[in-house]
Amino acid sequence: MDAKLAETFDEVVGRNPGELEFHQAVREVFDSLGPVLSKHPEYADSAVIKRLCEPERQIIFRVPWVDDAGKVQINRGFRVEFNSALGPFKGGMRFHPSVYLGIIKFLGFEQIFKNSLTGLPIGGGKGGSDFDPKGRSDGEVMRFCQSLMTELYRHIGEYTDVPAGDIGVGGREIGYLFGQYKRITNRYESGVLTGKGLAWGGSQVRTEATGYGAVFFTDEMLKTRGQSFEGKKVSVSGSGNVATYAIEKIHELGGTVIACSDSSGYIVDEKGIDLEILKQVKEIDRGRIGDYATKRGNGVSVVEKGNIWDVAVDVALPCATQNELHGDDATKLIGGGVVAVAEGANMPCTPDATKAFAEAGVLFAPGKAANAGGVATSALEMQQNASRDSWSFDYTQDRLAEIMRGIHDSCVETAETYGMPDNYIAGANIAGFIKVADAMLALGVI
Ligand SMILES: NC(=O)C1=CN([C@@H]2O[C@H](COP(=O)(O)OP(=O)(O)OC[C@H]3O[C@@H](n4cnc5c(N)ncnc54)[C@H](O)[C@@H]3O)[C@@H](O)[C@H]2O)C=CC1
Ligand SMILES: O=C(O)CCC(=O)C(=O)O
Repeated sequence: MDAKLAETFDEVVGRNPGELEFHQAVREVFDSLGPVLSKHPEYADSAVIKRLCEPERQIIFRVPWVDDAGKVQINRGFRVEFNSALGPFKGGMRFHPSVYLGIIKFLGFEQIFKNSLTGLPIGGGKGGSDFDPKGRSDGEVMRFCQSLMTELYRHIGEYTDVPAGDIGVGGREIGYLFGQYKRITNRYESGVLTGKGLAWGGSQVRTEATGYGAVFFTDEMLKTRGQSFEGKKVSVSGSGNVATYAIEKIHELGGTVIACSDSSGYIVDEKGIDLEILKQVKEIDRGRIGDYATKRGNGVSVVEKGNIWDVAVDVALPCATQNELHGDDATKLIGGGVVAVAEGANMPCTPDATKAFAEAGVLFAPGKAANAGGVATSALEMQQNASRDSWSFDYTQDRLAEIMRGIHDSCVETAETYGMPDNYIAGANIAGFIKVADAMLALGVI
């Protein structure tokens, strides 16, 4: 890392002690910025980089609620409004027991560059809570969401900060959050949240967008080597929103997803994952991945507590959570002949893993580029809300595909301009950074 960046990195670590995931995300961006600073010293001189690492606003609040047994529960809510140089803060809410400030800051930091790459007018933010929705009734989830929004509503708005879903937050939770926002403010402000249901201001394709987008991006990478998904064996970790729709699109493009997972283990179905069964098990029954085998019948192996990266595939899409694919997993995948890896999740590959893929010449798409389709379609949802319009599925999907092609090409061109051809990490970090940094310079020291 360049000396000035290394000094700034040390300051970031000192100012944000114990926030390991945030440090990791900052380091990964800084590792790409050396050549940019050599060409454009103005970014360092005006402290743009230091300012980028300090959120504009961080909100931490108590979320009290009553469970079905009548017991008072207390969770902690977060919203980190990281950077609004390009537009209102935009990014999801995560409900998971592992959530603390360091996770929300890593996600918010990533979101700045991802949102910039989409070319749409959205800044970066993220939020969430250490609430664990697993095993909670609909009534409990509703009361929790209502309590969270009773504080959050004063910080968000169509022109201020627009939350959406992430791990543990899907259509059900966005519904409860939107309902409470509407009730408190007495305003039907559709543009305050995205990921809404189609009947009440949502956009076609938003549910599918992150998974579909990651597959469109991977397809573009494969094309650079004269390849496609046709006939390829694929593994997709997770079995939530991103994983489900990645699997759907891969099957449409002629690939076969033979393995997927959840935090209890993974399954292998050589015939290809049956999406109807997967959706029934995960979206409707909210069950465990092993239940898939019971419903599918013979020919499916279930590996409880196993590691999905033990399965040899041509293409791997980590779509579950951060730091789920380590250096030794990368080595196994490379040994098994993997040609492309795309991060559907945010920062799922550790630095050791990304290094191993780069050294082996594996096509590698970082999350801030590959999974940008979700937030891009959220921005399309905001466009539709602002114009009180609603677009067709095909039109919206075409817009998503065009945006993902644009992000792909911008990563490739930027990496080439800075002398690092084929390096999608550098391309994404530099292209995302330059747009935000230029806007920050134009807006003055704020
Ligand atoms: N939902 C969205 O639009 C976007 C999500 N992402 C990222 O994609 C990832 C997945 O998010 P969603 O699908 O929305 O969440 P989700 O809550 O719908 O699904 C998460 C899935 O990951 C599994 N999982 C969690 N920890 C795991 C572990 N240690 N090992 C294996 N599986 C594990 C869960 O069981 C679940 O199947 C996250 O990193 C999220 O930040 C990124 C961009 C947009
Ligand atoms: O759609 C959005 O605003 C947020 C999506 C998200 O949380 C992400 O890109 O990680």
